Amino acid sequence: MRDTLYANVPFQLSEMPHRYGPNVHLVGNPFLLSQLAKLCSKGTVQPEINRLVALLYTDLVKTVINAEFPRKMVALPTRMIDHTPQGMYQGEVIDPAVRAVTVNIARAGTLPSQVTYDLLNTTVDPMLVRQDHIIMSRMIDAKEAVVGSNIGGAKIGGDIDDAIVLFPDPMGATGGSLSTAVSMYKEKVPGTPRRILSLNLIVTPEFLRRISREHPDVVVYALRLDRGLSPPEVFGTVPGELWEKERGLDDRQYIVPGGGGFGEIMNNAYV
Ligand SMILES: O=c1cc[nH]c(=O)[nH]1
Repeated sequence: MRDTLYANVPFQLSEMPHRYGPNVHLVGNPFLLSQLAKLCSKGTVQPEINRLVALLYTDLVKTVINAEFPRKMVALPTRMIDHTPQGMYQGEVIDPAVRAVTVNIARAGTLPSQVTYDLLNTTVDPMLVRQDHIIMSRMIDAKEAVVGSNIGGAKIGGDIDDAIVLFPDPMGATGGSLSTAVSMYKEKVPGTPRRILSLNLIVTPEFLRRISREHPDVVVYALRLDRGLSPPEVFGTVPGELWEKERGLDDRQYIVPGGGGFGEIMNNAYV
């Protein structure tokens, strides 16, 4: 007789309420918010910075796997099978037969994508997991304001047909890099992905506006929404209620309160 207890495992994502639409998930997790606050503090330096980035992404990727990845029923003998025919786990596991591609948007996305790649390899069939690389830079004007994103080079290891494609990039600021990267995949890389996911530590309302307009199919998971430069009437409102007024970017397109330039602090290279 089979126990159906684990035939349909509920997974409840802890989410902050918002009005940005169903493809945006602001994860509500006090432990991760504490670690993120530490990561963004002025006094935090290497090696603590990369340790915290790796810790945060390990948890965020687990959350996304739980929420997004397909499952399958298995009947697996445990060590007790030598003693009793009831020594079987029968229930759901993450389906190992899913294709997954993580995209390193260098520089800030490099460590997050490596963490994602390593974790995916322990969860699904490693033969179906791939990491791609894109060198992306912001184009700035004389006043250091960002005017666009430029792809300086890419290593794309194949098609993305039926793959879950993940973009783990810590700071979702303007949305320029992600939008450019997603457009490149849609236009130049063969195949139709199963899902396109953006995994961010912090996003701004400006990022969410751009991504939901230009790529409404992209699903965003973020640990924090920063809108620190909004007018006073915004504070205390549900995120997205006054979306047009919300502002999280300064004149140089850095996130406020934010945590500074992650490409810079993660590499100790201030260029
Ligand atoms: O504040 C910001 C904005 C973009 N990228 C970062 O790393 N930080």
